[in-house]
Amino acid sequence: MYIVQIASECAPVIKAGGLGDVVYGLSRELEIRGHGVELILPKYDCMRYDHIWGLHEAYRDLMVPWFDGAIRCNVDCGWVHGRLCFFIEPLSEDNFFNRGCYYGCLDDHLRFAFFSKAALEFLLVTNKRPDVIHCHDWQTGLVPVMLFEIYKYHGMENQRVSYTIHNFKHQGVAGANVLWATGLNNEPYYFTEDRLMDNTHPTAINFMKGGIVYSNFVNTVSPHHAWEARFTEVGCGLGKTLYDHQHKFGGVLNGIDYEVWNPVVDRYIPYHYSSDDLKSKTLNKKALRERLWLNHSDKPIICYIGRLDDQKGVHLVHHAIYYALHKKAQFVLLGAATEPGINSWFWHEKNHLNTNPDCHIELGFNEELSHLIYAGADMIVVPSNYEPCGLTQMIGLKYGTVPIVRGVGGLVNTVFDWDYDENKPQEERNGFVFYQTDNGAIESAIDRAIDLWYKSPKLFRQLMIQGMECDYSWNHPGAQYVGIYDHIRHK
Ligand SMILES: Nc1ncnc2c1ncn2[C@@H]1O[C@H](COP(=O)(O)OP(=O)(O)O[C@H]2O[C@H](CO)[C@@H](O)[C@H](O)[C@H]2O)[C@@H](O)[C@H]1O
Repeated sequence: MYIVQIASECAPVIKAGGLGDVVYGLSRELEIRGHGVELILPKYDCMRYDHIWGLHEAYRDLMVPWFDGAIRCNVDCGWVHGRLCFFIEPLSEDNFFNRGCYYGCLDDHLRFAFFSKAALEFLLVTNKRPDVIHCHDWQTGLVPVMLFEIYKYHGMENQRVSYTIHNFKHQGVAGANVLWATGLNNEPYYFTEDRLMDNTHPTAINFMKGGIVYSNFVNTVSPHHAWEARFTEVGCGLGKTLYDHQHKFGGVLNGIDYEVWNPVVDRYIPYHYSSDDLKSKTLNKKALRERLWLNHSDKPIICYIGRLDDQKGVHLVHHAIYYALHKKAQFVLLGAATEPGINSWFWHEKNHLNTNPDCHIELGFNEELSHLIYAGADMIVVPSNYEPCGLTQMIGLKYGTVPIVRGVGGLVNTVFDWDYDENKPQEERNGFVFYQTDNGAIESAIDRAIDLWYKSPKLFRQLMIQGMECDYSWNHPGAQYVGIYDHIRHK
């Protein structure tokens, strides 16, 4: 099959979070399975150009219709760790992708509506006719809308779209001007409940809803979150739309790329190790302490790696820091906040704890450091309010870093409580799970983890090894996506 992924991120060249990992890892897995894969991405000024090999001009003067005129674009092409990527560069005063950031601009809806339109225009004029176009999240929700309302009539009638939702919180809710910009000019036609009209704000359109309504198949990134999205408030107003389209909606658990996230081959950690040889994990722990100026002691290290926002349960992350220190553990946090209030809160904590030899708070995005933390820590906390899949607990497992998680979304499908899981035998359990959102809940899970670490090191080691032996590679999800592509192609 010939598959084109259209996305706003692809790790490691463009990565704000888990979306980037998934776009890269899935593409690689599809290629291993013998399929042809190409990616279309925005050409951001701030992306990691050092991860692109052979960047060159692929197409000049792509004229992309936009409002009453057109925006001229160049398309560059290069390989990101073996994946063939096309980067769209609009040449207009809007400066859509020269903002020094990936997201967070007031006109994000226009930036990504334009990108979606440009990606389709590029496929059209270059005569690329993929069997399946795979889009991700709200940024590319308009791709299937434009494909089936416009491009289908220009020679793209055989393309099918698979749409993956990584986060229901951000849906791309915008005004009617986006319709005029993208050539979807018929306002009354699109402003209906069964098309693009936002379920909560009837005067706005919703990109993600468009993705759900128009795609041939829609999924979120774990089976449990697929259920939550339909039946609880985490669907953020799209539950009804998902219900109406339930025949083409499901959950596919993400994988992680074991070429990138694997202590046996990881190129960012000083000492490689596997479940047969955990001694070198201790050397990484030492290296982590040296790097972050932490005390060398016999304490366990608990870490948190991830975006600092409401989704991730920042109050519990914050509480976990102080509770861990109180329980004779060390704590390492690596995270970035986009919300100013959360950002200044954690800067305050960083300053406050700056001289504490058992704690390090690193605020910012640092891919290389994240690898060393996964390898050097003993436990990782993931106390999310909601979590569509969650990659950090799966990476933690692979590195023998025992996850302590809240039982929501994909965390339910991947972490099984050492003491209490009723559905898994002891030898298949791999972490600690709590359910409530109060401090007491995370405290009791941390207590159990730290107790096991101090009092029963052999059992803790067994728990680590059981986690390392879980298979959360792309192998299984890769097969599921190929099944989905096959299904929509032959419909
Ligand atoms: N400051 C930092 N420095 C370096 N690396 C950092 C970092 N902050 C985060 N990362 C890395 O970014 C990734 C985050 O993965 P998550 O599963 O937490 O994704 P996120 O919530 O962004 O995305 C959404 O999409 C993913 C993919 O589908 C879902 O798993 C998830 O539930 C959903 O919320 C990990 O690789 C992590 O190591």
